[in-house]
Amino acid sequence: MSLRHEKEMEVNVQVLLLCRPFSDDELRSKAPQVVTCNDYNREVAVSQNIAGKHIDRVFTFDKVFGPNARQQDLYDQAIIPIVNEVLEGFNCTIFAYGQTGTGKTYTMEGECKRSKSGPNGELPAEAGVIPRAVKQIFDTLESQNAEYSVKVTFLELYNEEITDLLAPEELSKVSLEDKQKKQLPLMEDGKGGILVRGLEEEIVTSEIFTLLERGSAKRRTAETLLNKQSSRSHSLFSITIHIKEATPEGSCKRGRRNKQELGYFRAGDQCTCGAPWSRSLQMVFRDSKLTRLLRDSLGGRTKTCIIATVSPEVHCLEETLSTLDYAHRAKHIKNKPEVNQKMMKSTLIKDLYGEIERLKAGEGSTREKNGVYIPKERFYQEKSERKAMADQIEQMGLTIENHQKQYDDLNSRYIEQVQHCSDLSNKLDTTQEKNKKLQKNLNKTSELLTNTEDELRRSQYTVKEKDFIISVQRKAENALAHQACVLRADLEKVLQDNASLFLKIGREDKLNLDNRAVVNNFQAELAQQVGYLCNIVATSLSEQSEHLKCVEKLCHSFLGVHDKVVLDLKNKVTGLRNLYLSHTETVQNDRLHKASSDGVLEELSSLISSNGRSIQEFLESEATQAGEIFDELQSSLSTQQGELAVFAREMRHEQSRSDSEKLIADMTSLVSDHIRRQMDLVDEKLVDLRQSSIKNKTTNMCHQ
Ligand SMILES: Nc1ncnc2c1ncn2[C@@H]1O[C@H](COP(=O)(O)OP(=O)(O)OP(=O)(O)O)[C@@H](O)[C@H]1O
Repeated sequence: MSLRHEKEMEVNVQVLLLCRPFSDDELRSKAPQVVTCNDYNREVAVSQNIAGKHIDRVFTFDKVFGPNARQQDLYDQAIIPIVNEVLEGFNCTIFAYGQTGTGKTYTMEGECKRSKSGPNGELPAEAGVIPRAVKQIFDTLESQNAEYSVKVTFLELYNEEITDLLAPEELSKVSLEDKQKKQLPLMEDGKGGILVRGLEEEIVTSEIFTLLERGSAKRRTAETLLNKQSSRSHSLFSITIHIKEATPEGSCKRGRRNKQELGYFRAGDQCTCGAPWSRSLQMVFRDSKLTRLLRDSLGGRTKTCIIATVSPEVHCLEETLSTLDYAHRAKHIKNKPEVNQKMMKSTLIKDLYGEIERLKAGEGSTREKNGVYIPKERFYQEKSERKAMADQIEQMGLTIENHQKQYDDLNSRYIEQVQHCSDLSNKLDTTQEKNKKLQKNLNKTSELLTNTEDELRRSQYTVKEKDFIISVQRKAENALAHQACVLRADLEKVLQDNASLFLKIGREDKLNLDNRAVVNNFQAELAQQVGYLCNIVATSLSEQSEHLKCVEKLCHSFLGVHDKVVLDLKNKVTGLRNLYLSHTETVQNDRLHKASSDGVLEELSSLISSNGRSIQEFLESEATQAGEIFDELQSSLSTQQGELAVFAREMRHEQSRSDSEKLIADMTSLVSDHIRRQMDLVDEKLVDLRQSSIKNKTTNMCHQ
């Protein structure tokens, strides 16, 4: 964009002057009036008495409203066009500025009780700028049949702390400590603007007065609770309007409804002690939050109107002059208002998603308390801003160096001129001295001539002598005349010299004065620039140190977290290592065990099978043996039976029957005992074998 075009877009901040009427108390005390307003000429005159002299200081503003002006007059003449501009898509800010008790709140809010309004919703005569603007906005939007939404915020800035005046909780129930915790921080919105984080945004319909009342009441309660001096408290009311407008899109006949942010209308009151602009019309950093809040309004993209309020009475003279001075300077602040871009639905959704992500990240970092979340773009923006600032500082350093050089140059030239001047003065003195001497000589010669003439007249000489005397006299006269001529010429020359010297001295004096003025101006400018630079450097340093602190804190917390994580990890790794080792050992043991148990199993199974076999063999052999023994016994028994029978038959005769039967019984029990013992032995062997087989099986299963 060309410089000319840029210049064309610049508009000055509009400054209105409002002088309130005398209050009843002031009227009773008959306080003299020192402020006179000429609404027509847009002038305000302040009468002062300095050293017995009556002096009027006159200031001109964009509009002047005297004590007789009504709220309606101010609104109709100055505010309606501004609200219209909001409805055209510009961001507009109106704020009142003035000493305490001069009518800032009255002008901005007025008496806006709903009960006082007329039957058809007209506002009361005392309603201030805000309710009137709200009414105008709603009336216009309604008349346009537009689909719109209006959001309102209302905040208070006191002692560098921001309080939400629309937050729902009852201030009276909140302790001071809790209240302080509720302070809201300022943040960059990522689009070059400033937003107050956590500020309640109320979507309103036309009924806004209850809201206003609520905010104002909360402010008043806080003032009483916290014993605030109202002059240090600033409030900022903001209305943001969105409309949906139908726009045809290509060949599609249906059109699309785009959401457009029309603009915001902000109205605030703030006091004399915190004027956020300096003499040099730069934003100052004295009241940083107020300055940041109004950054876009003073030197930014907003259309701004300042209403300077003063009291007419003499006791406020000093503050009135200071307000007028500041307000007059503010007239020179230039803004570059821009119409808000229409926002496509998709862009809006994208923006909102971005915002949600940003908030989530912010919330995440807050929850984890592991530092501050700064969006990437903001980080880079701040980085580039810091770089630009550093460049600016460097540039200014160079400029200062150049100025210092110029100053040294001028100073040496000034010293030269002073030297030259004193040389000329010396010359003049010498010439004047010479003049005096010549004058003396001339006087002497004239005296001599007169004496000679007298002598001539007195003495009687011969003609010859007379002629001689006359010729001598003539010669003397000629010589004298010649000398007189020479002297006159000398004198005239000296006079000319003197005149030119005086002229020169005059010129020199003027030059010296000019030089002095230039040097003084330069010194003042330099001091101002240096001051400004110091301010910038100080702010930049404090910002950078704050940033560095933040980064340091972040690093510390990160290191803390990192150390903890490393320790945790180490512990985990050690644990895992131990676990791994024990696992490996177990696995090896398992493997060994498995191998050994496999062997044992094999061994066992072979043992079992061999045992089985041997048992079978043993049983078979035992059975055979038992059979054999049995057979043997049987045969021996039968033999013995036979023998016994033979013997019995033989003895039947010889021995008694009882003896032979006893012998037979003894023999039978002997054989039965032997057989039972053999059977028990076999049973025992079988039980042992079974038990050892079960034991082997269990061990094998355990190993598996
Ligand atoms: N134009 C006016 N017409 C009638 N009364 C006015 C006008 N301006 C101010 N007043 C009255 O003057 C008094 C002080 O006004 P106000 O409270 O608005 O001052 P202020 O500048 O907001 O003060 P502070 O900075 O202390 O909040 C109020 O009683 C108000 O009604």
